This record gives sequence, C-alpha cells and structure tokens, in this order.
Amino acid sequence: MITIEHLTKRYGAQVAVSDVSFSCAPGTVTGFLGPNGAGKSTTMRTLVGLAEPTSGTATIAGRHYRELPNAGREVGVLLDAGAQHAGRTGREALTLAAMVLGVGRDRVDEVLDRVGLAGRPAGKRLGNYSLGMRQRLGLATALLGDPQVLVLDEPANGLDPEGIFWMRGLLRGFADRGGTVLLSSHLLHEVEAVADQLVVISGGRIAAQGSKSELLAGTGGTLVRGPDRALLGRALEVAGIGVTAGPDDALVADAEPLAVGQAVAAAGVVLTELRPAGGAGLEDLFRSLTGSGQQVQEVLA
Ligand SMILES: Nc1ncnc2c1ncn2[C@@H]1O[C@H](COP(=O)(O)OP(=O)(O)OP(=O)(O)O)[C@@H](O)[C@H]1O
Repeated sequence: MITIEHLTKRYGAQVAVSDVSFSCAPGTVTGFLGPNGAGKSTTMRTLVGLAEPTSGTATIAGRHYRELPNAGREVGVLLDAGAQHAGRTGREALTLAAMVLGVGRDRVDEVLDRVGLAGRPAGKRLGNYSLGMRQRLGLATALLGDPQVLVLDEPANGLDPEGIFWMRGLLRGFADRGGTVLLSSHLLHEVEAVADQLVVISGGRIAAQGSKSELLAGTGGTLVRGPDRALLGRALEVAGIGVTAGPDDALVADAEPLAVGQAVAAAGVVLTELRPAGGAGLEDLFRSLTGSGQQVQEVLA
C-alpha cells in the first residue's frame, strides 16, 4: 500500500507539490497523470526518499522508504532509466544490484529473461543500449528484489508499440498477483489500457482521482447500438435521456451505462452494443482537468 497524505514540497518560493493526498492499494495499477511540471516526479521522488517533504507524508506499507529494512526487496523503483554506468553490460549492472540487495545470481537471469534482455543483449554495454533497452533494464532492476510495490516514472518512454504492449502485460500480471503499481506516464492511451485507478495532478495539486471507470464515466456518455436505431432513440427519449448521433449507426446517450441499459431493457428494445462512449475519454478528461490541450497534442504526437 502506498499512502501519500497532505504532501507539500517547496523548492524555495517554487511550490512543486501542494497538499497532495492519494493511496494505491495492493492488486491495482494507479496511473499518475499530469502535464509537464505538474509535480509527478517530485511526488515519486519524495515517496522513495530522494526528496524531503516540506510537510505531509509519503509512506509504503506504513513506513517511510528510508525506514524500510531492505527497501529494494519491498519496493522496485524506476525513476531515470538513463542513470546507469555506460561501460557496464546489462548483466554486470544487474549483478551489482543483486549483490547490493542480497539476492542470488540466479535471480539476474530470471529478470533478464522476464524483460526480454536474456542472451546477447545482456552482454552489451549500456552505452550501446537503445532507450527502450535501458527502460527494460530499469524494469529488470526494479523487479530484481521481487518487491510487492513498483514505483515507475515514465516506464514506457522509448519503448516501441510491441514493448509497450509487453510492459502492459507485465504490470497487469504484477498487480493481479497482489502487487501495487504507481505509474506515471505521458502516454494517455497506455495509462487508459492498464490502470485501474487514476490520479490527475496539475500545478502541484490533485485535479481528480478515482477508479478509471468512475472518472471516465462522466466524460463521454454511453454509446449504444441496436438493429432498430429509431426505436432505440425513442426508448431513450421516453426515459428522459438525451441522445445524439454516434459513429456509424450508433447513438450516444447522455447518461451512464447502467441508466441507459435499464431504460432500454424497460422498453424491451434489443441492443447489440453498450459501452462508455469515445476512445478519447481520457484525453477529454485530461484536457478538462488540466486545461492543457497543448500537452495532450504533444503526448499524442
Ligand atoms: N530540484 C528542484 N528545484 C527547483 N524546482 C524544482 C525541482 N524539482 C522540480 N522542481 C519544480 O517543481 C515543479 C514540478 O516538477 P516535477 O518534475 O515534479 O513535474 P513533473 O510532473 O514530473 O513534470 P514532467 O512531466 O515534465 O517530468 C516544476 O515547476 C519544477 O520546475
């Protein structure tokens, strides 16, 4: 469990994070979103003891990171994948980390395999690694101590689409086995695909937080489709639900999926599709909460 309570961090007159509170439960992936300079990295750095809070607390399993007896066995951290000695090979970097953590050498091979760097890539010097390979090595380092918690700042940075898909599976599997994941990312679609919980930060303050379904439910209405579009539209109107034309033959109802399903069922109308409308839900949410259309364009570029 990660718990951030009333966290404030100032650098001189600059307020990086202001009264931020949220928690991340075991078995979930929490997506931490915000425009550039919003305070994501500062929050994560404070959580893992790299910055001192001005006030408030950030704890893992009820303790400050620095108080954890062998922090690397409890928390896997990836904050800057570039922060590695360029002359070492991937295997050497992991072997050193394994010695520091006190885990067996066999674990090095396990994690190399898990992140897709087993074989020749493990023997390459880090100076010759691509950004995506460095991210994979960073994840391997984070996983080395078999932690229950992962704190990852932009882990998808530099990964190709296949790599992003792979990482999504890795994080999902980690959480499904009871792990806790806090993940910051600029890749909104990526976060939407993997996160259960969302925390949106803007200007150092929490702009929204909650389950992904809760937060996205209010953004785009409900898309419905059926064999008789006119009948479907009338059933919704009779129930007092506003309707607009959706893509192809679909309709977009101005209500949550449960209310739409109930109205349609009460009218005895057949449906072939019912789901939250719009794949752009998270983009819309992000834009409306942070007022940052420009950053959204950047991150989608
Ligand atoms: N060491 C520091 N000294 C002074 N100001 C800092 C320091 N670290 C961060 N800040 C400021 O705090 C604010 C939050 O920065 P932070 O890096 O946490 O944002 P972020 O959400 O991680 O941004 P990005 O997505 O660009 O990485 C910014 O205004 C930044 O300039």
